Formats: sequence, C-alpha cells, structure tokens
Amino acid sequence: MSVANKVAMVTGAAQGIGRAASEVLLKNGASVMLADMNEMQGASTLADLSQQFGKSRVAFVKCDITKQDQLDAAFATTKSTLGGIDIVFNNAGIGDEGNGWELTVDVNVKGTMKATKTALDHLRKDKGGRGGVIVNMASMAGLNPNPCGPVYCATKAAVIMFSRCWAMNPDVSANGVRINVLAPAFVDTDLLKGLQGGAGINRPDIAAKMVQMVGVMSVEQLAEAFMELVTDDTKTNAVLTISANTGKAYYGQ
Ligand SMILES: NC(=O)C1=CN([C@@H]2O[C@H](COP(=O)(O)OP(=O)(O)OC[C@H]3O[C@@H](n4cnc5c(N)ncnc54)[C@H](O)[C@@H]3O)[C@@H](O)[C@H]2O)C=CC1
Ligand SMILES: CC/C=C\C[C@H](O)[C@H](O)/C=C/C=C/C=C\C=C\C(=O)C/C=C\CCC(=O)O
Repeated sequence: MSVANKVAMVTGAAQGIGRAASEVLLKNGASVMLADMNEMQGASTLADLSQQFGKSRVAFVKCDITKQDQLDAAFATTKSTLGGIDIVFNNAGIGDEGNGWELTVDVNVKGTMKATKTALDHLRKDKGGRGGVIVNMASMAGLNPNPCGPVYCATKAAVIMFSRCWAMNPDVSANGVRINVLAPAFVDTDLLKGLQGGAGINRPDIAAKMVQMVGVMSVEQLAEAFMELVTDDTKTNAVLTISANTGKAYYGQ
C-alpha cells in the first residue's frame, strides 16, 4: 500500500523514533497527526515539520495514551483535521525500571492496549472505518530475556502477544485491518539513556556490554523498518526484529 494521500496518527511523535517515522510518512505523501503527552516538544516538532512539509498535512494533538478520553479525542481530531485515518503507529513507551515501574506497565501495556482497541474502532470497515494498518512498538527485549530490565522486557512481551492475538482475529482481517509489531534492539534516543542507570535499571554494566555487542541504530533506520510493515500488504501478524549488528529479520519465519 502506498502511503501517499493516506492519514496516519503516531503516538510518542514529539521526538525519537516517533518523530522519525512521522517524517518519513510525510516525505512519502501522507498526512500525519503527531500525538504526544509532551506539549512543548510536540509544538517544536510540529513547527519543524510544518516548515518542511507544509501546514496542511501535519498537526499535533496532546495525548497521554494511558487516558482513554485523550485517545478518543486524538482519533476524533485526526479524522476531523486530516480527513480520516488509515495508519496508526502505537509507538509511545517508557522504560522506568525503578520507583516508576508501575507507570512503565501503565504506558507500555495498558496504554498500548487502549490505543490499539481504539484504533480498531476507527479503522474497521464494519465500524465505519476504511481499513488500514496498525503497527505496535515492542522491542527485542520482549523476545529475549536479559537481567537488566525485567519490567520493560515483560511489558514488551505483552505488546507482542496482545498484537499478534488481535492480528489473528478473523473479524480484524475481514474488515481490512492489518496489525504488525516492530521489535528493535538499541536505538539512539533519549530512552536509551535509561540504560546508563538513571531510570533504576538493574545491572547497567551488563546493559552497557549488551549495547557494545549489539550496536546502536539511528532513528532513520527504524523509520525505514516501520515503513516496510506499513507498505507491504502481505504483512500482518508480523514481528519485525532489527538490530545494528544483525539487521532485519521476521520473528518466527
Ligand atoms: N530507544 C531504544 O533503544 C528502543 C526503543 N523502543 C521503543 O520505541 C518507542 C519510542 O521510544 P524512543 O523514541 O526511543 O523514546 P523517546 O523517549 O525518545 O520518545 C518517547 C516519546 O513518547 C512520549 N510518551 C511517553 N509516554 C507517553 C504517554 N503516556 N502518552 C503519549 N506519549 C508518551 C514521550 O513524550 C516521547 O516524546 C518506545 O515504545 C520504546 O520502548 C524499543 C526498542 C529499543
Ligand atoms: C532499549 C532499552 C531502553 C530503555 C531502558 C529503560 O530505561 C529500562 O529501564 C530498561 C530496559 C532494559 C532493557 C534491557 C535490554 C534491552 C534489550 C534490547 O532492547 C535488545 C537488545 C539486544 C537484543 C539482542 C539479543 O538479545 O539477541
């Protein structure tokens, strides 16, 4: 599927991977709603992207994905401002392993689940949508256990299983919706800084060795992998892993 003239909503779009994915969607002719809880960073990203791609194809909505009312409003605003919705990238996520660990579960698991269910209500043809694709952000940390971030790893494993179960539901495919998962190793963003110990990670020394061993990708590499999951119509229930040293591979295939 070409993304030209399609409408996308990206959560966690104010910076990092979400911003890079939004940029590549815009470059390829889509309209994009940047959804993020960080209004200040969101406004700055909106200003940059509007300058590059024009004001009519990009907008920002404040949205905390743990809040159902804000998700409902974000989807409604996307449709009214940009003329519908075809692509949803549930990318927002955090990695606090310390005192804030419950928020990590709330955002990564419950937030992603709420956003996926809301996306299905807006995309499914039997619910008045026009079909489309949902990409949920997991991590290779959700596939391979390690001692550094048990909470983070468990949340990402939950995202993978939740997404795959929905993708297999015949009511979803029959109504024109594909669901895929992106599972990267380390990417050069603010989140990765948590591995240096600030977010209460267990054994930052082991994490540092893992980073050294696996390597670190650019956000642009992630945006390209995201686009593969969006544009390849044969991909549904696909989990695309990607790391700097080993490249891309579909899990289980
Ligand atoms: N950076 C890495 O090495 C990896 C990142 N990931 C995943 O990629 C996703 C994006 O992370 P990065 O770009 O690296 O991080 P980042 O910290 O640079 O960006 C995350 C964005 O999400 C937003 N956000 C956080 N909580 C939110 C909420 N409740 N509602 C709405 N927006 C919220 C933040 O304001 C921020 O703009 C996350 O789900 C992360 O777990 C997965 C594997 C590796
Ligand atoms: C990507 C981690 C981002 C943020 C760190 C958080 O702050 C959190 O507190 C801790 C998370 C701990 C994560 C530990 C490991 C993460 C591993 C990967 O993302 C993938 C790395 C390697 C995959 C190669 C392999 O295992 O085969």
